[in-house]
Amino acid sequence: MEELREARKAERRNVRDTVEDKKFKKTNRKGEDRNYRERENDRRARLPPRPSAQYEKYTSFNTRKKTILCEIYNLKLLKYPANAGKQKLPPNVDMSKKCSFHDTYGHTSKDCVVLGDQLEDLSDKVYSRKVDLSTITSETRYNSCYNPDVRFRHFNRADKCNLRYNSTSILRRSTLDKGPESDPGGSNGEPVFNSSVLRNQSSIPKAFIWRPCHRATAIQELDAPVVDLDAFLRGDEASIRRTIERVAAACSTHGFFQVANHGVDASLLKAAFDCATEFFELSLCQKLHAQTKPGSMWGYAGAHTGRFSSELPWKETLSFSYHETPAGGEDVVVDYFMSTLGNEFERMGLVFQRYCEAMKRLSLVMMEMLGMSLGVERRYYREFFEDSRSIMRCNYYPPCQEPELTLGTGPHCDPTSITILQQDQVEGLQVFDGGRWRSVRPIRDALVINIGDTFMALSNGRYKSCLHRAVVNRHRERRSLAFFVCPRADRVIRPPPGEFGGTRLYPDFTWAELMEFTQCHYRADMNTLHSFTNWLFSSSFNM
Ligand SMILES: C=C1C[C@]23C[C@@]1(O)CC[C@H]2[C@]1(C)CCC[C@@](C)(C(=O)O)[C@H]1[C@@H]3C(=O)O
Ligand SMILES: O=C(O)CCC(=O)C(=O)O
Ligand SMILES: [Fe+2]
Repeated sequence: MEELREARKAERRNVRDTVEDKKFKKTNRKGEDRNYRERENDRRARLPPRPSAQYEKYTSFNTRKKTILCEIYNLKLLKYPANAGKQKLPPNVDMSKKCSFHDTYGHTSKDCVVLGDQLEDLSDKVYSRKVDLSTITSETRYNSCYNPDVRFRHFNRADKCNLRYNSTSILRRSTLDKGPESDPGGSNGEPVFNSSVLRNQSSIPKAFIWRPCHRATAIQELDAPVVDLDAFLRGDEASIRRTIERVAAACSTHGFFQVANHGVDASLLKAAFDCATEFFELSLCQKLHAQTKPGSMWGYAGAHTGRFSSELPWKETLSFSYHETPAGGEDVVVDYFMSTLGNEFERMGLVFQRYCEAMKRLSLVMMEMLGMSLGVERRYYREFFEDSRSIMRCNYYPPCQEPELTLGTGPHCDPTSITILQQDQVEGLQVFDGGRWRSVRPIRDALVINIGDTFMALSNGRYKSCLHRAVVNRHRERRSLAFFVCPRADRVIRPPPGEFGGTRLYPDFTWAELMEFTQCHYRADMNTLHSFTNWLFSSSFNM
């Protein structure tokens, strides 16, 4: 027993010594640390003040800054420091860190704040085409799942496109193959869609001819519900349920229905159509003032000649963004028209501003209806889209001398959430249902509602993104106004919580990512969401 007591005492002594020892080391190390910190602060104080970064968020290029520097060195696009390579190195500078921009040691090119700011500025200038880079010859072939038609090049932004490029190149707006047939009514080399020239030619340019598989004719009308919204909103329980069931059946099959008595003022609908007509009747030169810039989707486009080189759509479009601003804030649509086209377009801007506000209100009612039909809280989708930022697009389809060879808008599913479409009384919209194309007979003052890819993902595939297209005709022009409802760009697209439609069909994504995909990498068609999902997975593997 005595030995046991002694052994325990010795053990307690050991533990105490160890603790004392640790305490001593700590105090001492603290002292050492204090000296080190003082020495380090002195060293830093002697260094020149670090420049402060200009931006909160920086584009993360998927190529090293040092590589970009080499690529653009002789283009005089950056303002190099006058004393590059001549600075006197401070004592004990970290020679393992080399900056190619300052040609000095102590920090890396990657960490260089001055270089980072200049590349950020340059990247924005290239995107907004303020910097013409036609001198750049270096070729880039995207090695991603690119749609062969999309061959435009731009400053690669990993966080934007997250693509694996085989080289860095600052590139400029795509150009169509310069063949005569791909210069549809063009002028000074920049191909433009000059329909007043084109439609007087005996045949349409090859670039507008679509593959025969896309040109099938529609022989029957689509059978889709027309919901009397006023009755729905005032209806009794039974009639509401009947309407909900009709909407659910339509959205679960072809993703398309129409609404009548929707509450949008008929005079506003007409005013918007008249403004669209007024815009498209402007001279080509005036319309080109609003021409869509590379990397943007806002503005005027003729047959998308700046984006695609084959199967061009026989249409002109005007697209702009709409979102609410706080009371008393700017009217974004009015601002867009006045800044893009001039003060004399203020009235046109006001009409479209009011139109978009009305469409926004209607879209939220639609979201309530869709929520109810899917068996979720009436406000669930409404709240998701309360702060939506939507896309307004005016479509103008000129008459065409060979309408059976081309399309006004090719077969596609809208990548957006839902679309509220106002069409005129000229037939052209067709929906793919039951294995064939079916025409949609226009209903005066009714509005088309179709499900888009984003809402299909939000419903985990229970509601189908509507596959549709627009055909043209020989004699009559056709117009449509499409209001594409999009969630706030950074909201995560995923189905409601819980077992919603079984196993997940699509990964989480944001509208910003899908929109970037349709504007940077892929021509939206009937497989956009599937291709986007593959792209997301392949990009994550490449990270
Ligand atoms: C996100 C979008 C891309 C398109 C406009 C839209 O807002 C929704 C529909 C898309 C589109 C109409 C589908 C067919 C091909 C397309 C290129 C077109 O013909 O305009 C698509 C639009 C686009 O500008 O990419
Ligand atoms: O013009 C139409 O009827 C359809 C247009 C369309 O589908 C679109 O712009 O996405
Ligand atoms: Fe569409």
